[in-house]
Amino acid sequence: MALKNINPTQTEAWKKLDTHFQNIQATHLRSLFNDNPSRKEEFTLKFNDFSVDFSKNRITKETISHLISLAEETELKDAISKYFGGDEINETEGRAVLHTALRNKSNNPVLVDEQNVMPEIRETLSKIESFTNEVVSGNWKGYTNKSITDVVNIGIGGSDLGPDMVVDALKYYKNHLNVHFVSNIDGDHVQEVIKNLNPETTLFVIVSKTFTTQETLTNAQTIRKWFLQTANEAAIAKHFVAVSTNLKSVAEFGIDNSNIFPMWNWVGGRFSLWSTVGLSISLAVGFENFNSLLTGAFEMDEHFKNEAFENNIPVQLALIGIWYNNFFGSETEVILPYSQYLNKLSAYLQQAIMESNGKSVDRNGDKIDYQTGSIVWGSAGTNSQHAYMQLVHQGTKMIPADFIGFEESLYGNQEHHEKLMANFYAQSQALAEGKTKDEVHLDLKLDGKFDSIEKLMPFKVFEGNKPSNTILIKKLTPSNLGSLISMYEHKIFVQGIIWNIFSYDQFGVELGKELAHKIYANR
Ligand SMILES: O=P(O)(O)OC[C@H]1O[C@H](O)[C@H](O)[C@@H](O)[C@@H]1O
Repeated sequence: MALKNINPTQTEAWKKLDTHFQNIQATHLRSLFNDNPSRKEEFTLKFNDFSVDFSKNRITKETISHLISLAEETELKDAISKYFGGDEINETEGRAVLHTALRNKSNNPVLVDEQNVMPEIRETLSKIESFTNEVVSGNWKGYTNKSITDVVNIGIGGSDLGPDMVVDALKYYKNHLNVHFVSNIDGDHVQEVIKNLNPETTLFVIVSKTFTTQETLTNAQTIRKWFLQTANEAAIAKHFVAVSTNLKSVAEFGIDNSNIFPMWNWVGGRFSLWSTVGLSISLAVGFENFNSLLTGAFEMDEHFKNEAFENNIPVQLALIGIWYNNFFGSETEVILPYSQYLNKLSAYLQQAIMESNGKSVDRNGDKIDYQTGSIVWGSAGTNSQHAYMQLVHQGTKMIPADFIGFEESLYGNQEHHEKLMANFYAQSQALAEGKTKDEVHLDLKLDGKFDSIEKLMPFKVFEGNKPSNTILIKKLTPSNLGSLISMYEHKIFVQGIIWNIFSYDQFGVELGKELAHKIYANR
């Protein structure tokens, strides 16, 4: 069944939100906190190791209630059941959207065209498991009978960003294999990666859902030629594996049939790290950790599917995002993980969010006259504080922020961790509270700068009232990382439903590709 076509701006809830916005926009977060000492507790949601604090947002209980009505009027509940149920919600491509099936740890079947896809998924998972075990244990031998030391993932977009981000995020859990990523068609990228590699001990994983992507095929061919400078054709079977839905083209490339890891059309590239696209993750951290990543995602799926909207973390994140995007006019969102391991998270989320919700036509094919997907950016704190946070604190734009932090560090260096977390809390507090004239006055007086108080005052005042979510997680484990990624995936889904757009196609990237082919052919 198709998704409903409902213009969100024509709902009763939207009108109420408009009026409510007029009433609340001047209210300062300081006064919301002063008026309600238990605001933090009242606006915090818990899930497993997660505690998500929404209190530093420009919202009241009334805001949430109107936003939930918006979700109800746009029939979010019905859309969620279509999403998990395998309906063709990617209507423009005639496909289901079932990355959730890839991590389904329940015994429930998942039907695509009336066929249960779970047996196929489980079979593929065991193929990933046995291949991983062979390579990690050293049983898998290269053409000169040596074990594998290095793995190169050749892919781009969804076939690169997810695995690259997760391998980096789970570095602490890594085994001895060195995992590298080649994505850019820039020949210097591939050269830099292969220059120190030994073909005898390197495994190449070519990842392309379509197996038509120019960058990936060009890089794969270049690497194949480099490999064949020292090895013969028969050696390819020991060093090249492929992940794709396009089995014919993979075979034409010369990949051994048993080295093909299938994927499915109902998995979008930007949501595919849970599939065979995650093979390099499994190789890097072992299958058990890869499986925990899936389990964590599944647990968040269950939370999202079953919790009432008021207690539902992805739903709340999505609704609050809409509040800023469509009522406050925010253009961007910043993602700030206070963990060096998550430095690539925002690059990954940029694709997931911007490729999904960067649309300007509604589900009826009509031009939209309201805002849709926002611009996503960010990098690891505290580095961000010494770079761009000035603009978030005192610039003219309102930029809602997601602070992501962990209660425990992995190596247990307490002094560092306490300093890191002090910064984590300080940033969101500074954004929310700002610094008043009186406080600046007092500071300058204490510094003995009596003469320059008047002159410096306007520059030192922080307006504050800048919103943020605080996502506090016990520890960076594979399972918690799975939940975190899944949380954002569902936020994307909810926003797409409410904005009445199709989130799972990406025709916008095609024109540039076509032109590049033409320009190259006519050079
Ligand atoms: O996995 P592939 O078929 O090679 O696609 C790689 C990437 O290419 C495209 O440009 C799409 O916009 C991305 O969504 C996709 O992830």
